Amino acid sequence: MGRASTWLHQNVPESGGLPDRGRSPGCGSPLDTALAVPEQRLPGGRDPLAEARDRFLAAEPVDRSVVREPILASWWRSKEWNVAADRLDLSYRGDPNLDSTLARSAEPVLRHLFEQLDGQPISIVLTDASGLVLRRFTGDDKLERQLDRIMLIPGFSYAEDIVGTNGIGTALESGGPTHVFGHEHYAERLEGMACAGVPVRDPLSGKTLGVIDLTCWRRDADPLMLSLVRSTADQLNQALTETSNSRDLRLLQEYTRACRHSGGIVLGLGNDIVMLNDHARKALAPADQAALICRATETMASAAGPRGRWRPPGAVTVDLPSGAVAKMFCRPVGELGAITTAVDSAPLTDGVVHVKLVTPATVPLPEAAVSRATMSLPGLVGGGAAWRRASRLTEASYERGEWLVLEGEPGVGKLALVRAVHQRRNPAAPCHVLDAAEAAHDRDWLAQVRAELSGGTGLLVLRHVHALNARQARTLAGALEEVKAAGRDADLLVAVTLDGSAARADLNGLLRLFPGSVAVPPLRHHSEDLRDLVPFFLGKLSQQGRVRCSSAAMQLLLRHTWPGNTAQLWQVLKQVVQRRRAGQIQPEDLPPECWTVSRRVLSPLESIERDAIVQSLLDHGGNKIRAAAALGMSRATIYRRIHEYGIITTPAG
Ligand SMILES: Nc1ncnc2c1ncn2[C@@H]1O[C@H](COP(=O)(O)OP(=O)(O)OP(=O)(O)O)[C@@H](O)[C@H]1O
Repeated sequence: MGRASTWLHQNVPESGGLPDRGRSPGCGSPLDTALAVPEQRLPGGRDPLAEARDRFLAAEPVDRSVVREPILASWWRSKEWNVAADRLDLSYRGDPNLDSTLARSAEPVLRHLFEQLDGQPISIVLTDASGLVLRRFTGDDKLERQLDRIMLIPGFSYAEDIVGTNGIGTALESGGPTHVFGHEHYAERLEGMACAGVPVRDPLSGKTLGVIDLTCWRRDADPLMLSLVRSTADQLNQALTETSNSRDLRLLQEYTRACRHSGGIVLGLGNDIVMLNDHARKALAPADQAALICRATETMASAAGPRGRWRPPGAVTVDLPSGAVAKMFCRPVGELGAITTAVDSAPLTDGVVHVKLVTPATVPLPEAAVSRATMSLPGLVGGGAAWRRASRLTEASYERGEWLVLEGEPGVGKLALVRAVHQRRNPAAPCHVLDAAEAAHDRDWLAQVRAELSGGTGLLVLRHVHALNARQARTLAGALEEVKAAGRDADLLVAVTLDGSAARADLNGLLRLFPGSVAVPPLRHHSEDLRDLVPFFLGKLSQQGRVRCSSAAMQLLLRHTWPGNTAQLWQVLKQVVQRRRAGQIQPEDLPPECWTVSRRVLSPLESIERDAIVQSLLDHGGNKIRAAAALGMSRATIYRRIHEYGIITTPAG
C-alpha cells in the first residue's frame, strides 16, 4: 500500500465541501459520488448541511437532497435515543479487553497501517461490537489532543445511542461501511471531524466483532478514506480467517466424532458457532434447544478455571421449558480459556455436549405434525420457524378433530390462524366466532353459545375466554361438557383463544376440556416474517401495491419489539398509508411508536432470551443478581445481555 499522503488534502475550509473531485453528486467516479457532500452555500454563507442539521434538531422539515439517506436515518435514531446534540455524554466503561481474538488479530494490521501513515494527522481506531474503543493509533499531537477532548479514547464507547451519528456507531447500526463528515455528525462537538468506519465480521458466523475506523479533521477528509479503511478491514478479515480456521476446524472434528459415536443428542458450541445434530433437532423443541445452549455455555465458562485448568462439571440436570428434564455432559475442545469474548474477560471455551432426556416433555410434540411441511394457509403469510410451528400444530390438532386452545399475546393471530386452518381443511363448513369479552355486558352471550353448541357444525371459536369471570367460565364448561357427553364433539370443533398472561386458575375447569394447546408466538419471535407481512398488508391497504417500504424503514420495523404484535403492525401501516398514498415509506413516515427499537435486529433465539431476562427482572423488582440466579445465568452474562439487548432496567438493579 502506498503512503497515505495521497488522500490528505490541504486548504479545504472546515465548514466547506470536499476537494474538487468529490464535490457534486452526479459527476466524478461512483465512489466520489457516494461520498460527495454538497458544497453550495446559502445566501448568508451558511453550509446547507449545517442548516439542515439545525432544522432537524428544531423538528423542522429537512431538505432531503442535502442530507444523505443513511445520515438522516441515523439522525432519527439518535433523536429517538435522546442523544444530546449540544454536548458529549460519555463515561469511562472500564479497561478494554485486549486479549480477544479481534484485538489480537488486529494489532499487527493496525500497526502496519500506522507506520505507513507516518505521522499524518489521521487516527486509526479499533472498537468492539458495542462501539467500545479498544485501540487508538495517532501520529499527530494536535489530533491526538483533539481525540482526547472528544473522548475517542480506549475504554469509552462511540456507540450511536451514546454519541449519535458517527463513523463507528453508525457503521455498527447500519452494518456496512459508513463515513460521516463534518456537519453530518449528530453531536455538535464532532462537526469539525470526519470519520469512516467498516464493521469487521467473524469469517465463519458473520457476526459483527467490531469496527475499524479512520478519523481526521474535517478539512483533511477525502473520499479515499473509505477505500483505505475498507482495505484495512479486508486485511483484518484475512487475519481472522487464519485464526478461526484452526480453532473451528478442531471443534468440527470433535463434534462429528461425538455424533458418530453417540447416537444421541449432541451439541457443538464454539465462539459464535452452535451445531446441533439431527437427534437434537427432532427431539427438542426450539425453546428447549435455546435453554440447553444457554445452560451449556454457562457451565463450560464456569468450568474453565484460571491458567487453562478444567474443573469437570459432571452431569448437569436441566429443566427444559417444555417440561422435559435433561442430563448434560460437557467436554472442552482445544485450549482452555485461551479465548476470551470480545465483550468481557470471561473465558470462552469451545466444547462438545452430550444430552440425555431423562423425562420427556409434558406436552409431547406430535412427531408427524412437526415434521410434515405445512402448505401456506389461505389469507396468511409468514414462514418463520416459530410461526410455522404454531401453524403445523394447529393443523395437526384440527386434523385429529380435537378441541383446541390457542394461547398468545394480544394480536398475534390466534383467530386468524385457526380460521385459516379451517378454511383450508373444511372450506364448505361454517365457522362461527363469539367474543367472550362481550359476556361482561351482554347477558345473552352464554345463551348464544348454547345455541351454537346445540345444533352447530363446523368450527366454533370462542375468543378471549380469559375475559370470563369464574361463574361464567364454570357455566361455559358445563355447556361444553354436555356436548362431549352427548358425543357431539365430533360434529362441532370448538377452539378457544386466550391471552396466556391473563389466564387464571378458575379457568382450569374450562381449559381441561381441550386436549390440545398451541402457543402462538409474539411477532418479535418471528420478526423475519415482517418482510412478508409488510408488503402483504401494504398490498391490501394501497391500490395495486402503490406503496412500498424502503429498506431503511424496514430496518426500523424489524427492530421494533411490537408489543401489540401483528394487529399493531396492521394499524401502523394503515396509519402510514393514510398519509403516504404512493411511493416508498421512509423512516420519518413511521409513527413515533416505531422508533422504540432494539439496538439491532435480534435472532428469534436472542429475542426469546431477551424476553426471559425482562420477565425475570420484572419478577425480581429489577434486581439483576436475583434475576440472573433465577435464570441460571452468571452475573457477568446478565449484565452483558442487558447491554447487548438494550434492556432498560429499573433503579433497583
Ligand atoms: N400470519 C399472518 N398473515 C397475515 N395476517 C395476519 C397474520 N397473523 C395475524 N394477521 C392479522 O393480524 C390481525 C390480528 O390477528 P388476530 O385477530 O387473529 O389476533 P388474535 O391473536 O386473535 O388477537 P386478540 O386475541 O388480541 O383478539 C388480523 O387482522 C389478522 O388477519
